[in-house]
Amino acid sequence: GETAEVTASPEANDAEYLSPVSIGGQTLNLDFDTGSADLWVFSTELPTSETSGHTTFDPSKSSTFKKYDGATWKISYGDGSGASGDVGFDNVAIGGATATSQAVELATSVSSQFVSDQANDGLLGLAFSNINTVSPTKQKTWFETIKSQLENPLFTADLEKDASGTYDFGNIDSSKYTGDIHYAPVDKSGGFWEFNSKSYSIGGTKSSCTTCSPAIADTGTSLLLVDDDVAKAYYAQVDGSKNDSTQGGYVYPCSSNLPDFGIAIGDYIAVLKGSDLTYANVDSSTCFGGIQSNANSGMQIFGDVMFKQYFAVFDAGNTQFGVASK
Ligand SMILES: N[C@H]1[C@H](O)[C@@H](Sc2ccccc2)[C@@H]2OC[C@H]1O2
Repeated sequence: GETAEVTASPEANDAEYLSPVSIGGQTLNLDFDTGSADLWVFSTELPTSETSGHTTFDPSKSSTFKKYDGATWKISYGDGSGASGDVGFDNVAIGGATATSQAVELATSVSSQFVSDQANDGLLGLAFSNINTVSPTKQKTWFETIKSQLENPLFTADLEKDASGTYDFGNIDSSKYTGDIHYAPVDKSGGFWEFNSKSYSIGGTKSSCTTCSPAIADTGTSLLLVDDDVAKAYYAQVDGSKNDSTQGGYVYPCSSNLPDFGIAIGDYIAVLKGSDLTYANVDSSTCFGGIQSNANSGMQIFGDVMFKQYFAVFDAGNTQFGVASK
């Protein structure tokens, strides 16, 4: 069975991580997203006014590309961005592992967030294919296409703060973590790597919250979006903090001390160090928190703020998600 490893490089503020992917011999930098299941790329079918700074996939230059006549796709993301287009098949290689005849979704339209994010040439979904948006027939993710060729049906994420990390497919590299991997069972019926998260801790004080929303592991989300009452309880412990709608969330004086925050991954509490819970500066003295409210959307979203502190295992063979210290 095969294994593959690819670099995950951060953009400014660790807002997203990009990895090189070869499609029909053309290399694009894609945002690996465990929160969605479409592999879509900037393409030569987009208006050139929208592709400045991006690498575009040109199907006419790939000898292995096959059009999927009549198929279309259209996706909307949690942050209000979106994209749409048509579909083909091509050979898609990541870290030396090639999925042949992989569905590749070509963008003919993208929202402004993508146009301006010039480092991002598209997304590679790693959630479950039941939420793929291709119509009339849903298509498999790259991982699901190649899974049977892998040594083990799993992949791992090791994202780093302001530094390159890695995604591994098919194996768990024991040099990338310490101690045990703590697993939670995953409910994949909604298409996400979703697990229960019914407690938390703030500054070492544990609280159970039987009514807390389930959580998803989402490498495509920068922050940690928790239920509104949990976010409120956290920032009640941060001097000078306030929920500032003009900034889009909780801000505080950068000099304030942030308590540690423990998140439940099933029955395991993963403690995130307070010193790593500031996301960015708003100005020279005001900071924007890595923990923000999910506005009671009914789902908690554990994004890169968690992945930077914990090694993560996405185990499709056992339908479980695990974290380990690193
Ligand atoms: N799963 C995530 C996805 O990867 C991104 S899509 C994206 C949008 C603009 C710029 C870069 C990526 C979006 O934010 C949260 C959720 O939706």
